[in-house]
Amino acid sequence: QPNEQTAFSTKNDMTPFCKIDKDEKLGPNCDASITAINNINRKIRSDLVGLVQTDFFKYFKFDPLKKCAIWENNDGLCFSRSCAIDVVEDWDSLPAYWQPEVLGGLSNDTNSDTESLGHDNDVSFLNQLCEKHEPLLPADFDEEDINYYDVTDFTSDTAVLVDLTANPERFTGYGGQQAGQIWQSIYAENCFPADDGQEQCLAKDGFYRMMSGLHASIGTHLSNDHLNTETGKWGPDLDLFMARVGNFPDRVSNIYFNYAVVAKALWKVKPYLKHLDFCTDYDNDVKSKILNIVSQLDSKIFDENLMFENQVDSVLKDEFRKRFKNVTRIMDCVHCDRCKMWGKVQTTGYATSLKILFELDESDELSMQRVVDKLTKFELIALINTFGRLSNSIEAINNFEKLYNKRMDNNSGVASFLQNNFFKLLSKATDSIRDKINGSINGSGTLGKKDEEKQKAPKQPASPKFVDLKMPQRKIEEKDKGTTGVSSNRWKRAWETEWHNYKEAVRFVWRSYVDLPRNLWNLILVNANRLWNSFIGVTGYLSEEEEDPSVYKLDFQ
Ligand SMILES: Cc1cc2nc3c(=O)[nH]c(=O)nc-3n(C[C@H](O)[C@H](O)[C@H](O)COP(=O)(O)OP(=O)(O)OC[C@H]3O[C@@H](n4cnc5c(N)ncnc54)[C@H](O)[C@@H]3O)c2cc1C
Repeated sequence: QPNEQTAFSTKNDMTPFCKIDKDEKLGPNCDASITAINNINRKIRSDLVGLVQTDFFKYFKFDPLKKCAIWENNDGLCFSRSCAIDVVEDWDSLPAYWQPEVLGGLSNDTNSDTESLGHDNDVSFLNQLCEKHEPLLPADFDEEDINYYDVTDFTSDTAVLVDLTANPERFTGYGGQQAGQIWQSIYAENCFPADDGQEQCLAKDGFYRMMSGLHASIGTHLSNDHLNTETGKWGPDLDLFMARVGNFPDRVSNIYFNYAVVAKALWKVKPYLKHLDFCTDYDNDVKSKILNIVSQLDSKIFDENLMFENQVDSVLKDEFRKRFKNVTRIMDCVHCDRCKMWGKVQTTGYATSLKILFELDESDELSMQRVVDKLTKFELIALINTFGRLSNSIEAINNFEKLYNKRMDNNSGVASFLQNNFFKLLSKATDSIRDKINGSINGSGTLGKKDEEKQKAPKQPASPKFVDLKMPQRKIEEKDKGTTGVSSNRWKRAWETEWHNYKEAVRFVWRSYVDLPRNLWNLILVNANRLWNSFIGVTGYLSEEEEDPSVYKLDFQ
């Protein structure tokens, strides 16, 4: 994997966010900076949010039962409710173009006749989007496969229709070894044959950045919509975000890179989208939103031509396509249905972008027919939703940056030092003392109540989480918690400990004075006894301890 930090200047070491030069280009083939993309995102955000909530774009077809082609024995399940998806069951409430007979694949009607659609105008693919009784099956791929995803995803008998807005991408609790294995396999796809030039390098780097950007975008969403198990509320978790994404400038940058890739793909289909005809009640609304969005995009945002410059030698491009398709297949192995669904949406969205970027040559009519005319409804939905996800990530990153800076301001100076070091040391010391005490109690076979409870509780496996983390400073308990809640308990406990220590010390001094006459009397008696015994010639009468007054223990109790 490319060196994670090289692309970034370290303007200011104070915050990881500042380690990214926001005005620097995102890469050699990306003539856009973070600032520029933030500006674009601000302008298109409300239209994009509105668009992904329309009836046209909010439904997606997906097969949760598709077999994992990568591993045998991949029958794991995520039992958390958050991993589940709600599928569409009330078909009557859907618009006409979503009815089973129109969707074709859902009713297993696979006899497509894509030729019947005709290619007599530039936008024949749009007819597929909504027209009743027209086959809506994937592109005709029998001549040459130019797809970067597995087209059989949408033709399966077991595919279901899901409302993406009813199944938001957020924290599900899915993780551990299985999720780690999935990510590992995804990154392993980036092992192209030995490097042989700049072109290979850019392709490989681009592949890695797309995977890492996807990973970071998912990490941003799960941190932004995270369940606080103490309050039961969903909301942003800054610590988690910093741990997964914020502390790694390259990961943040890769999200922006992906934004540039998808934005360029949308820009490229702009001439065809102008003629959009959704033939439904939503037509004008959907159309104006899409047009507003694409009108804010610029061709310079990403230069796909630098990735595969030599069009004659398509070996590298084929390799890239094959590997990307494998990534979309790896999604079938994800155990959490909701994660799998959003993984499919996003990998299909990127795959669609790549097809538009690398297979569409605007000057070639044939390529236009092969790519644009054959785009399916699901590809377009995936493309727009993936762009929506990236837009969401960027908005979340900007919010997290504000939260982070606010915390840094609050945490400045001595207060921060004490908060982050002193209390940490104190709690470490307390923990080690408690462990020792527990250890000695356990050693004697007597368990305290808490230990018994611990023994009854199922053992949590040691979490591999956060091994590679540079954790930010710990949260200060908010001042406004006042005398209630966790912080007041902590003060109460500290006061009780101090008071106890003080009482013990006073007791010790007091007993020393009280016991002094008795101990002196004992000492005189013992020595007088010893002298008397030696005077009368009795030896060995006293114990060793008593014979040597220096080892005589004073009894203060
Ligand atoms: C396809 C898919 C979709 C998922 N969707 C969700 C979801 O919707 N909600 C949810 O709660 N969980 C989801 N997960 C799980 C989530 O991505 C994490 O795997 C999980 O939260 C455990 O995180 P972790 O900290 O153990 O490390 P992981 O995120 O599993 O990462 C493993 C290792 O990869 C490296 N790494 C991490 N991020 C990056 C990056 N951006 N670039 C390069 N390297 C990186 C690190 O070295 C890390 O230790 C999904 C997982 C997958 C595979």
